[in-house]
Amino acid sequence: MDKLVIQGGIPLSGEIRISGAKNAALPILCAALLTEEPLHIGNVPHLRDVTTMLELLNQMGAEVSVNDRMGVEIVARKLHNLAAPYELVKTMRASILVLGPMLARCGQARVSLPGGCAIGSRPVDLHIKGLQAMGAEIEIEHGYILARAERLKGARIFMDTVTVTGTENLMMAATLAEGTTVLENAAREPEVVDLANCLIAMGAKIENAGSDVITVHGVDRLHGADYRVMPDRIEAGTFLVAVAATGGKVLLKDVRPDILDAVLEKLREAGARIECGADTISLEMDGPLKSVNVRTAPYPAFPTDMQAQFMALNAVADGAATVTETIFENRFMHVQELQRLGANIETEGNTAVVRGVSTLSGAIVMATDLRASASLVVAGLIAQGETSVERIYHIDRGYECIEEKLSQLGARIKRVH
Ligand SMILES: CC(=O)N[C@H]1[C@@H](OP(=O)(O)OP(=O)(O)OC[C@H]2O[C@@H](n3ccc(=O)[nH]c3=O)[C@H](O)[C@@H]2O)O[C@H](CO)[C@@H](O)[C@@H]1O
Ligand SMILES: C=C(OP(=O)(O)O)C(=O)O
Repeated sequence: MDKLVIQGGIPLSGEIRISGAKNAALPILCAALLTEEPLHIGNVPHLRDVTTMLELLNQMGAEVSVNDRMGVEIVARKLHNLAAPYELVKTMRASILVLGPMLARCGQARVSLPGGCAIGSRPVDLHIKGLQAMGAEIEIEHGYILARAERLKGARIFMDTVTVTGTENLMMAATLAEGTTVLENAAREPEVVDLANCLIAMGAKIENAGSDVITVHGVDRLHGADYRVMPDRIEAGTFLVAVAATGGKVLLKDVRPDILDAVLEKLREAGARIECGADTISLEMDGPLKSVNVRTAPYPAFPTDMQAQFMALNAVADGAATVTETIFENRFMHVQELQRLGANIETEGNTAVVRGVSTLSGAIVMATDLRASASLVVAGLIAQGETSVERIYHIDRGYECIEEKLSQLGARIKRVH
């Protein structure tokens, strides 16, 4: 099993390009199921989750081709297998995003329930209730969601929790429904907006994506389109944290500063000097690293997908800080591993108190989920001596060429097979 071996304690410095966003690319790939015409998607990141999604779409009957610059063409002319099996869904929860499009276009779908995962129980009840409100008949049988609807009907749907993939699934389903759908308490994440823009390019009629009330006027058919995936704000945030925590300097290119406000604000509070261009962010550490309190919440507040990385930063910052996780009930698995590197962290319920120490010391640690792995890599870059991050298949789900990009910034990091 691959691991990353890091010789830490070196300030990172240089320039890197940010990849396309995993969490925008995955729903956009599923949008291809809504039309029989080709969907061309650019800036698709080279990630394990993307490969898994392409495999799933291919199994369903879509023709998939990838060019050498990670442009993807999907033609879902005819779908012969309207099912997403457990074997694929268990490795990637975002597979649930085939449910809405398949049901809307083909009138039926069979998708494995994702089940719990390392960060929490992550139910999909709001996806199911929303589709039922649109007239779908849904049964759960042998761990699978069986959904049927001759044609979905527009409905007013209130989601009592803000759900990103739930909003995306229902928005995709509503594009081909009869009549108008209103999604209330919708997720405002930029990835929802990116998906909406792709759907609009395919002929969908969607209003106010990016607000908490999205209106979708159903159309009879969608057509093909050419669409470029937005930059990954979590990848960008992770590199910025790594550079700040090691006391370095970086220029990020192909990035969207306008959607990173909450993260940039916390980095400034931590002592970083940050300047933003139209598609660049530069960061330089200006004096000592200060600890920052963090509380996760839906966009535009501080993202849960950046919580673990800030925990690593706080581990070596001046002072004490609290990190509160309000989205997932079990997203502190990195704490124990950070403690192995010498971090002083106490948890109570959904809050961790991190007291900064002068330095961390390298050790063998184990990645338990995607962003926990990222926080261990950040901690390894800070720590004196050698850190070995094991089980990095988690990190390959969401970070394109992480060791190459970090090496470009002067990190001493290598993948060991
Ligand atoms: C592929 C993708 O885009 N993944 C992101 C997406 O995950 P994902 O879309 O799975 O996360 P949700 O936004 O759905 O989850 C938010 C909260 O709602 C709850 N919930 C969700 C659905 C539902 O039917 N019922 C329910 O109770 C969840 O348990 C969680 O407590 O948003 C998360 C929150 O920003 C991010 O951490 C993930 O990186
Ligand atoms: C939790 C994440 O992804 P997923 O929803 O695909 O598990 C993430 O990107 O941090």
